[in-house]
Amino acid sequence: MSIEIQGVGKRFGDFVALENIDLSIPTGQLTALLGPSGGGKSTLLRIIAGLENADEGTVEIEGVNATQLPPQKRNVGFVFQHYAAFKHMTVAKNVAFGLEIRKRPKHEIKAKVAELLELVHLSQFADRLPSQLSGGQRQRMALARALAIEPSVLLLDEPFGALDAKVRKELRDWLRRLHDEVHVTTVFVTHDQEEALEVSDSIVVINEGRIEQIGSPDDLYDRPANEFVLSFLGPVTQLGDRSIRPHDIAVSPIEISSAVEGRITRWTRVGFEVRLEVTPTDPRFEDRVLVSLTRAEASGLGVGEGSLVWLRPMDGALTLV
Ligand SMILES: Nc1ncnc2c1ncn2[C@@H]1O[C@H](COP(=O)(O)OP(=O)(O)OP(=O)(O)O)[C@@H](O)[C@H]1O
Repeated sequence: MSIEIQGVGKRFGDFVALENIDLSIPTGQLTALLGPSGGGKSTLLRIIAGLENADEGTVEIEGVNATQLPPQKRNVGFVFQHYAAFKHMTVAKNVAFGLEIRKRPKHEIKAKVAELLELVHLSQFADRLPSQLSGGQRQRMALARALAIEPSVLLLDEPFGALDAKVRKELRDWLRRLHDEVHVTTVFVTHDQEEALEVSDSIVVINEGRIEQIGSPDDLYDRPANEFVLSFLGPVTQLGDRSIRPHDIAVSPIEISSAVEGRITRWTRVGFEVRLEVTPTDPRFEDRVLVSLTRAEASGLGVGEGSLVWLRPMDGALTLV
């Protein structure tokens, strides 16, 4: 294991930000800390980095007890949402910075910077100033700078959070490819479940200072430990007395037994998807049921707004009571 966290707790005044956190982060993997705002993800990352001290518990990095070590002795690289670059230094100088303060030989620094700029696809921007880069390019420079010192662990706190959706998506794919190339143990904070599901090997769901579940993206999506994880990882609706994902509901235009009967009260087309809102006939079921279908499925039903339909979980669908 690359990072071993045991019994970590952190308070800010009376507020409990983290409570009794035990977590093992495997070497060479890309691990996401996922959860809602204020849940404690950044605090945990900062404790791993040494930027914040835990009130109790221990942090071990690559077999070394790092609990009392200052950040610069932990051999970690980090990147934040708003990266503080040295504005007066070129991109190449920014990337070289960590190596220069470690007094590495000039030729070694030059070669390493060239290699890193190549890796993050910024070679042609080596002589620009950070202000002459786009937001996405600046975050790539930040990653190159963090990787320069050859950290044993790379910590990223919402590294793409401030960028627009399209650039975020590109950088997300790029981060995955980069990780496949360099295999440095990486922990990144995100509140975006799609980002976590798409990029990571393993996801740690954190809420209100506690770990709700740890697992692979498939584990969490298909076998959520509880209602919180189920709803945080994707849309959820109530079908009768069960929670279910909207795309796991089968719709029938003819009556079937043991199905929930309802009327389509809303029909919305969103790109390739059709979203139905079905109001159950039985007044005991107060919530409208959300159903997600493909366009072909929806048009094949031969129904529309106002039609009566019958809903049931698809075979093998995940439901929680
Ligand atoms: N220095 C501090 N002083 C007081 N409270 C703090 C401090 N740092 C964090 N907190 C509180 O601790 C809780 C956890 O914060 P943290 O930043 O770890 O959450 P998060 O899950 O990363 O959320 P976000 O995604 O919004 O950054 C929050 O309620 C926050 O207000």
